[in-house]
Amino acid sequence: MTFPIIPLYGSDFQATLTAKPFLRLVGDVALDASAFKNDTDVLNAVKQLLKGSARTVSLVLTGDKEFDENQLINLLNNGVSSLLTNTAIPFDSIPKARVLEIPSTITLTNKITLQSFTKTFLSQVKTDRKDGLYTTLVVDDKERCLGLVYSSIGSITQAISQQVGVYFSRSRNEIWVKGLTSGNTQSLLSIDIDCDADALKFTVSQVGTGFCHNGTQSCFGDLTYGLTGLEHTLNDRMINAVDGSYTQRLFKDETLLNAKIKEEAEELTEAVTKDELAWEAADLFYFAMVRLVANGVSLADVERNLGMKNLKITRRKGDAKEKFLAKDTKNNDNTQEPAAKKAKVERTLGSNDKIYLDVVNSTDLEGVTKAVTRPIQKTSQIMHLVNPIIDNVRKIGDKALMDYTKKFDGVDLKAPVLEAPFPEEYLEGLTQEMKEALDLSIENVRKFHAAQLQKKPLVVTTQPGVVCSRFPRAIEKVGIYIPGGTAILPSTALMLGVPAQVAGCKEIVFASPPRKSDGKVSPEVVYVAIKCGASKIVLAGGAQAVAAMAYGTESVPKVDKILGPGNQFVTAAKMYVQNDTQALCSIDMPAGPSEVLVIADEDADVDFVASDLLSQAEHGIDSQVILVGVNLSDKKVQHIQEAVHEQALALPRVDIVRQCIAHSTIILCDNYPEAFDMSNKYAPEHLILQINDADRYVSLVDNAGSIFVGSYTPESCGDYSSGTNHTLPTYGYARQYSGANTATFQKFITAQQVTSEGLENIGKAVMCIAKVEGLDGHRNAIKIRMSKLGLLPKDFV
Ligand SMILES: NC(=O)c1ccc[n+]([C@@H]2O[C@H](COP(=O)([O-])OP(=O)(O)OC[C@H]3O[C@@H](n4cnc5c(N)ncnc54)[C@H](O)[C@@H]3O)[C@@H](O)[C@H]2O)c1
Ligand SMILES: N[C@H](CO)Cc1c[nH]c[nH+]1
Ligand SMILES: [Zn+2]
Repeated sequence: MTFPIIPLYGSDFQATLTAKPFLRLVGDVALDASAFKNDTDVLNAVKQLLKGSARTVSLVLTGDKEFDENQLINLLNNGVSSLLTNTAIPFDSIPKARVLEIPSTITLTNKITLQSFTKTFLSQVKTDRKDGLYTTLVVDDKERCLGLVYSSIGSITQAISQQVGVYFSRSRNEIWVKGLTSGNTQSLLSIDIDCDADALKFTVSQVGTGFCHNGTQSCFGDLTYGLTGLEHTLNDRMINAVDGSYTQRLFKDETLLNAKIKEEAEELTEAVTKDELAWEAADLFYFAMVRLVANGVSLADVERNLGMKNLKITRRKGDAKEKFLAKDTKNNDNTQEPAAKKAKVERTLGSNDKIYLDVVNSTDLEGVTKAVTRPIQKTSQIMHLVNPIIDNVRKIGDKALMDYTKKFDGVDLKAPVLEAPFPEEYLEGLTQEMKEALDLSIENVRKFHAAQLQKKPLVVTTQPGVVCSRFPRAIEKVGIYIPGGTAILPSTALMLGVPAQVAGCKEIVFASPPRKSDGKVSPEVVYVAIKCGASKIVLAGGAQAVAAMAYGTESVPKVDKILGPGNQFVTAAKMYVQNDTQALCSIDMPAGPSEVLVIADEDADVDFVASDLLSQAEHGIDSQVILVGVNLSDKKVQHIQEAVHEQALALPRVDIVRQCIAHSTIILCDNYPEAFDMSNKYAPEHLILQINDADRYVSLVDNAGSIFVGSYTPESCGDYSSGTNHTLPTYGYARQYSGANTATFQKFITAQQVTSEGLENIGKAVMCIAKVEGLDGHRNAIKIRMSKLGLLPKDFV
């Protein structure tokens, strides 16, 4: 309920408040317009009062001071909540709701003593409690509940007079000045009375550890964090920043901070699902809060501003500035994620900003956690885009496949599948040099994967007369997805096609998006298809290609397993079909953006290190590269950063690199075991060792997709030609998955043969366990045989 006295101030309001500080406890205040020279002075007073404890400021227009229409609108737009007057205001532009008559029940005054103020306050409250106390809710300045207490007339009187938290302790039966013994005192900011005047609300600023006698911030435990908590942490970091921490870097580097705000704002505009929106908004709030805290602006200042804007009468039209509109119209179809990526790329193109990695110390746990957090994967969140694609391909088959190819790849196909033998014209443009390069790579991959073939069945006699064996069989039909969106990757075709052939798969189907220019797939992919004995090339990409291979269409055979990396649409579709029992189709692994972790020491060649980081950074904006340095000097780190910058600028995909490096880090460790520990926790797709005696350290690796040992083993070798496979677990899945290998294209069948001797050896054990499981049929299958063989006593039951 409204307090019956509203303090009325003139231009000397500061002096009044100094003389009568208890007036601050009333949230609603009024300004006497006639006591001000002009509207500017009124506005200044409004601003100061709102910055203090006032929640609303009204302007009293009963005197002779007159303002014109524009001045009044300006005042109402900038903090004046209402005009109090007993005569009509002759301007239609001013909403009636903002012009109020002064109610007869309210006294507007500052000529009031502490005693009469307290008396008036107490005359408003009542209690139905037998002990005559008033239930009192205590909240902090963010309106968060600290606890429930009781007030007496005496405690209220003392609280008003001293503007501190004073209550009545029922256990001690005395007035209780909060914090007198604990030091956790409170300044009282305002007092409110509830709607039926039998409960109070004390809004306080809590000093010390908190309100509760148990040491928590509130009597309901510690307060949950959110923006307020973030503000608190950042304020603390401002004073006690951990050296080398990311937040400290942001405080110091305004250019970086501003760039991050813009980047996060753009990502928020690109977010689609609820989870994405929440994620991106949180990032934006974080960087915005750092900027606020760095400039001494509080959340309360922002909220006040929001309140003021909420009261605006005239508003800006709300149009966006031209420069932002231009980018948005390019990307007005929310299914066109690549367009959004393109917009980002355009933004950074030609930028001269230094390309450098964050540097954190291994002891900075917060910094390390941030460094090893992979960019968020949106796979599960784009199911709502992928589901209809899968449904349509299942229902309509080839026609849907061709429609989507037209829509997403801009190619109008006559037929969606190219059948072997593939026409010569499809090899047009393939150079001899390229053929030889592919041949060499194919042969090395073939050698390494053929060596993995289990030639003879595994046979083990577990008991006399009990022989167990295991042997592989190729998965009959496999579908291999070869990405073709931002880059065409014939190397992926050979990394999967060759082991499929080695394993003996009967049908190998390739799928890859056709080129916009001529509707064909690249001659290199066709060449690999021929070398691997692929029967078909599906001219489609994305979720539609995966669906076609999983369920089959008129011209695409249904396969048993789908393999190969791809973008989020491909990955989401693969995850979907592997969970659909009607598809009866497995997948290799959830492949994500490429990543590398390089461990380097002081003797490492800075150019080699930089080149290895960049070779993965150029894969995609969500790729991640990490350098773990062992005892690196500052100078070395600086040289590596310089090499990264220089080499990156010379790369055609520098714009992608720039964005990848923005979430990539150098982690500084003191010794090798610590570096390997860090790497095992990250479980990188690729691990490069540029350290002395690198091969001695391989035994320390527990989790990694593939290891590149020594300074002359760049990851590119494994990507193309050494013989190992480049389809590897990303995103930390190296903890439980292996990279693609020959066994990926096989399943293993076990067999056993038991003789009468064998039955004698294991039969009783089988019967015993079957009995405890209550499965008498199982038991019987043994009993019948053993009885016929005379291996059981006649009375055996
Ligand atoms: N981990 C590995 O081993 C490895 C290896 C190579 C590549 N990759 C990754 O594979 C990915 C390749 O992605 P890419 O985009 O270049 O090629 P891609 O072939 O995976 O995807 C292109 C297809 O996506 C579909 N698509 C595009 N926009 C769409 C939309 N808005 N809605 C529905 N479908 C849409 C289209 O059908 C298009 O044909 C990259 O992320 C790369 O890092 C990983
Ligand atoms: N490094 C990628 C896997 O993360 C594979 C690749 C293909 N072409 C070049 N590299
Ligand atoms: Zn690569």
